[in-house]
Amino acid sequence: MQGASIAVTDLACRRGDRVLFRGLSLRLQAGDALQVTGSNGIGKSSLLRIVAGLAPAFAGTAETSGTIGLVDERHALDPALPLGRALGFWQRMDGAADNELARLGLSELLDVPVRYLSTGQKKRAALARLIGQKAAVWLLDEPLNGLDVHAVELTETLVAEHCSAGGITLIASHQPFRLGHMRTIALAEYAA
Ligand SMILES: Nc1ncnc2c1ncn2[C@@H]1O[C@H](COP(=O)(O)OP(=O)(O)OP(=O)(O)O)[C@@H](O)[C@H]1O
Repeated sequence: MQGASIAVTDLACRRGDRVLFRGLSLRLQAGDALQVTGSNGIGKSSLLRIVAGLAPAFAGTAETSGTIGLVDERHALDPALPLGRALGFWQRMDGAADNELARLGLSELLDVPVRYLSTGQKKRAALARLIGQKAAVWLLDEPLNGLDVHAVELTETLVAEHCSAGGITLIASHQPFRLGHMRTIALAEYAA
């Protein structure tokens, strides 16, 4: 994961006919974590999608080095499949990496169809898929939504471990996320 980076330079974002923010620059190197905060609709998810290459910049640039793993409300697990088979699909795509099923409390749920999982269970399943992906750059959109206290602490620990291993984490959330060395940016300061 060494060599991973995110470089956002003088970025502006437009959605529909509204410019949401402009003049945003940030740099993340291996081991860094940054939380983007701001109220509903300010553009946090849009920023992650631009960094992921899924939405265009209105102005400026967003460049990344290293493979990207994005976790948002679209968890990309087939709702009709039992969890084990839904995760197995991605394991075949990503390589047979360990995705921490026991640690994430998913070992007992592998026979349950994804559509029956609770909100927090689906979020933990999305984290399992992310871990299996071995991506250097983690883009996490509201990663703590729907998680209980134990799962919140586990997610914070997983991010700390990812950064310690040389990964990068960019979090979009209005909720507190406890991580010792994390920087924060208030997107409201760049509102257009
Ligand atoms: N494809 C789109 N076309 C037009 N407008 C869009 C599109 N996607 C998002 N928007 C609008 O852009 C604004 C920013 O949305 P975004 O999801 O980035 O905000 P957010 O800060 O992540 O909000 P939240 O905290 O509620 O998740 C919202 O007003 C939203 O309606």
